[in-house]
Amino acid sequence: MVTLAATNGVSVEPPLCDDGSPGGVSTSSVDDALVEEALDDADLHLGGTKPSSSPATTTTSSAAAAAAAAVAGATSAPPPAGGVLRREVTLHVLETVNSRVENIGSIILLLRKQLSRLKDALERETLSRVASDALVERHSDKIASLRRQRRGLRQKVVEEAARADTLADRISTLQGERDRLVGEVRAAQAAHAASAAAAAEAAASSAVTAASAAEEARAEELVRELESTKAARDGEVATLLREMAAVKSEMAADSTRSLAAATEQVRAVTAQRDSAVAEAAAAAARVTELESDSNRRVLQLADLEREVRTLRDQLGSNNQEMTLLRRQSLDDEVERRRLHNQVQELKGNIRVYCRVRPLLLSGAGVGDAAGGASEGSASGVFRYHSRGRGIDAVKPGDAPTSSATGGLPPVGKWGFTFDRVFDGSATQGDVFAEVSEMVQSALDGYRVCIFAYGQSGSGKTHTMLSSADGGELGVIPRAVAQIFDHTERMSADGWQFELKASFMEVYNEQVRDLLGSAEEDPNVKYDVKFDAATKLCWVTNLTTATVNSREEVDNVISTSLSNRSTASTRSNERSSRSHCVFRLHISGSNGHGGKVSGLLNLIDLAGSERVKVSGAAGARMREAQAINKSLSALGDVIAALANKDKHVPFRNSKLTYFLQDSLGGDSKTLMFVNLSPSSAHFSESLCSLRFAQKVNACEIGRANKNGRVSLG
Ligand SMILES: Nc1ncnc2c1ncn2[C@@H]1O[C@H](COP(=O)(O)OP(=O)(O)OP(=O)(O)O)[C@@H](O)[C@H]1O
Repeated sequence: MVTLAATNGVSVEPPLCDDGSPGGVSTSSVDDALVEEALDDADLHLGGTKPSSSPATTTTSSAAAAAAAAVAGATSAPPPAGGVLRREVTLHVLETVNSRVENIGSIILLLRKQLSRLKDALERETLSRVASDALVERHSDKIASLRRQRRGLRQKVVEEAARADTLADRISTLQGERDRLVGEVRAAQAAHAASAAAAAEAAASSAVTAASAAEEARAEELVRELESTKAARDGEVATLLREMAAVKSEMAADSTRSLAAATEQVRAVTAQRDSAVAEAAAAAARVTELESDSNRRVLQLADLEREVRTLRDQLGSNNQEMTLLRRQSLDDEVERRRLHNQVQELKGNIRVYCRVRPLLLSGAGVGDAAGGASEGSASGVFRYHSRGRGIDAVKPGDAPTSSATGGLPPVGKWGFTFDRVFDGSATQGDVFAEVSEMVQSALDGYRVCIFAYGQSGSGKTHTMLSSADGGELGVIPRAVAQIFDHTERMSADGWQFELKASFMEVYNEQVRDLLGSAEEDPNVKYDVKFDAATKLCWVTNLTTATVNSREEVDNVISTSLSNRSTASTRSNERSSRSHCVFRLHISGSNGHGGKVSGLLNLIDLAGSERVKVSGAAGARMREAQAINKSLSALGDVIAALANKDKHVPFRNSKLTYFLQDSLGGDSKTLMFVNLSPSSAHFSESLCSLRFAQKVNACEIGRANKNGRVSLG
């Protein structure tokens, strides 16, 4: 709270505004009262009409009235007495003028003090506004407006100061005038003294009277002049007071407005601050919540990290175990392959399986080459023994002495032993179970050749590919399935395999690409080549397809079969007239230096037939001759191998030349000899059995694995 010191020494507390700031208007009111009081005093001293309760002023007024009465009385008194009175009146007037001048001086002082207070108030206002400015500094527009107002007020103060200066100047002029009047009065006194002396000395009353009258007139003129000056001063003072009141009122209004605006701004700022504080509190709460959440998560993370470490440790030990197991698995695999190969070698590197198909119902697609009788009427020419390894071919005679000959007496019996003999009841699955070992050998890196030999209609295609309706899958699709099963299993141990398939046929001693276009380009030559370095056979221009799935292999097979040459013969309406060779190159690596490269040949040979028996003629006869020639070449090759001849006539046919990499010493060979159970085909069957026996007698040599396995 600001305390203002009034001129009378009493402390005056200015009233407070709404916001508690000091009220500049009230301070001014106090000053106004003081000025009024001073002016009243001046009026009284100047003989104004304003009533006053001050005893001093009453006294002064009474004295003035007495003086006036004395003056009035002096006019009728004798000249010497009237001159004294006039002098007294004149002196009193002069004193009054002095007093008035002094009062005006005190008024000026008061005005100056008031101005000084106004300046102080303005300073305080300025300070208050500076404080407001700090609060509302973000409201620059308003601040600028306040600053403009402050500049206006300052300007007004300057103007008021100039006005005060003007008043001071006028006062100074009045003082000059007063001095001049005092001088005149003194002169008049001197003159009066002189005239009194003259009157005393000369006693010329008329001259004294005239001089007194002139002095009186002069005094009255001075009084009028002073009154006029006073009236003018009064008007000026009133004007000044009005202006000051207007300025004060304007300043008060400005101050009120500014304070109201500042208050409003303070409220707005306070509201903003409160809102910001609320937001900060909410943010702090959120931060606290987030911190607690973060702490919770940190704990969770720590738990998870511990868990991860545990799992990693576990994984590390599992990996070690896995490595050991993998190493062991590879060792086991190596051992398995070694044992498997040992077994295969013990069984022989060339094996012959004999398969007798069942009797076919009439109309099943195979006619009776012997003379049109159905197969059912002359079946049962084979007897099986030696626990699935022996077969006797019994030629039916005229006397019904043996059930094995279907009631006909045997006129001859030939016994054969093979690695396996399947009678007509054996299923495709039974047969493949005995074949899968050979397929496994190919996966283990050996060259494997599996072919089906037999007369036309004996079941070679059935055995190698499928039944006529495709429902019973034979060796080729089952071998493919086994290979993909194996490669998928081995991929778990890091093995990657690449399989490349080709499908070709040898028809009339010509190689044809079954995977190529059905419309053959006669200019494309398919020549069988032998690579001495790899000891592999290959055919120029032959299509080789990389297969990644069973489906792709199925496509290869179905495309090839649709291109395969088929023609109807009397022996087999769906007779295959060509040697059909499906070859699969198997390459595998395990990324640790372990590699394996195997070769699997699956061959469906063309049906052998005796031309005289089959009744082939023309083109069919030439086909049969070509087939028989190549089969004979195959027999010769096998015989040469069996005899360990230095020269093996592989080149005698395209078939043997191509199969030399699978019939040589480094390969494993399995031959199916397919037989028809029909007595009508007995002679053909016997021929096939004899051929198979020759093959079975071959010791082709110890097979070598074309691959190696290591843990890298
Ligand atoms: N084990 C079997 N079980 C049932 N049917 C068979 C069996 N073997 C062959 N057949 C049927 O005998 C018929 C002749 O078989 P397949 O065509 O396989 O003889 P092939 O020896 O291939 O004849 P070709 O040499 O003339 O081609 C077909 O109808 C076939 O389905």
